[in-house]
Amino acid sequence: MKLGVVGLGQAGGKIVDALLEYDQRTNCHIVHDALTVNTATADLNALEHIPADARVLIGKSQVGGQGVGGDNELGATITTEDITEIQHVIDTISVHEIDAFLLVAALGGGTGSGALPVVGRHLKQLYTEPVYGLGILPSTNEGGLYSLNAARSLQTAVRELDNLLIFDNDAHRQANESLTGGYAAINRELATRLGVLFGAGDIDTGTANPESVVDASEIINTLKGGGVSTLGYASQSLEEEDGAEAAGLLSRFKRESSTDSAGGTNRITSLVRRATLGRLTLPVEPANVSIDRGLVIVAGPSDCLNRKGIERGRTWVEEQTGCLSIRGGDYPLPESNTVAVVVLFSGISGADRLHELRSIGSEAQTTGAERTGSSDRHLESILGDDADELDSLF
Ligand SMILES: Nc1nc2c(ncn2[C@@H]2O[C@H](COP(=O)(O)OP(=O)(O)OP(=O)(O)O)[C@@H](O)[C@H]2O)c(=O)[nH]1
Repeated sequence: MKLGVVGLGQAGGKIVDALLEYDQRTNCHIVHDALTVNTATADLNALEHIPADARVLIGKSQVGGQGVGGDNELGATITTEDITEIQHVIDTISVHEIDAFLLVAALGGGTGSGALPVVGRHLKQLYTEPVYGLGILPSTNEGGLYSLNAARSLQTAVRELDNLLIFDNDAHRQANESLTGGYAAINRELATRLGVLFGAGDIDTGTANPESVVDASEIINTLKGGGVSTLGYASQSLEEEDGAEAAGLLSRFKRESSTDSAGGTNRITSLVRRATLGRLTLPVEPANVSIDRGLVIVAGPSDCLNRKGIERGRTWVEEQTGCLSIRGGDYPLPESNTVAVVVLFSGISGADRLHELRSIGSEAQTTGAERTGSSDRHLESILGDDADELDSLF
């Protein structure tokens, strides 16, 4: 499916940059248009793939291109005041050609965290296309201010957006990994997951079996109903699978899948298990949380997309989650040398990480120790202070 992607703040811009890089490298064309918004000139200049005229500097008169230093109330105020400048660039998008907007922001900083609900609300007022968010949770060791920002932005973004996909930096950083190096790897991994999810809804159905292929409406229906969602991913390289590929032989994966053999079925179901029980972008135990809707996508060359395996995998996910609204389908990629599975769980409640975030946020709010921003009453209606609003997520 085609997306209008908006990066907000430093992390948002970098992740959109990584998504564009993925889009260009794999020719999947899910990013129809991309722009980014920031209060810091240096962050905008550091981007590589987002066109220069799609980088919007806001808050020039207030912070002079220096960023808002973690103050998300200021981030929200500036975004509200400069929304016309952002809209000028959005006006260059052919919105009728996109299926949805995707806003990307770190919830812990100042600019992205403050801007996400403001831009979300603005787009929803103007357009009928769904407006999804991708919110990055801060690491627990980044301090109370980031957690407080994230807790407040999260609850407001969930209220304003059609769905908020969560990515937890903590769960995806390898031990001892430097943050800078880690971010590049993390952003690439995230771009791959998003690429398979949204790319699945954008294939040329003329070359595929329309009954089994996932289309944009299935992705939209899975995300419909709001709340937060998480993405799982697992893949297997066909070349690694056996060295015989180089000699021009069909890999075992292909051979077994094409005959609908038990081996082919098992390989797909085991990838579905790994995607579900491995690292979800918001880590949850699928059996211990409530999930409203789900989608299982198996991507790869058509002769590897074992129908029985996909159906078994989908049924297994239903059993595992207790959710009876799990859709399943395939995403044929004739040129790919990988079989990949993406699982999307939407409308999640009861996630420990969100509970923990609310506790840290509430504690920081009570002590007020690290709060730097002013307490503007007007902004409380944008960045809700009512922690009870998060209750529906627990
Ligand atoms: N996944 C990911 N997280 C990042 C990246 N860069 C920063 N972060 C996280 O983002 C949060 C900080 O948000 P930023 O996007 O840097 O801040 P900002 O929105 O630009 O706001 P200010 O800097 O306060 O103006 C922290 O939790 C970081 O761990 C990135 O490239 N990828």
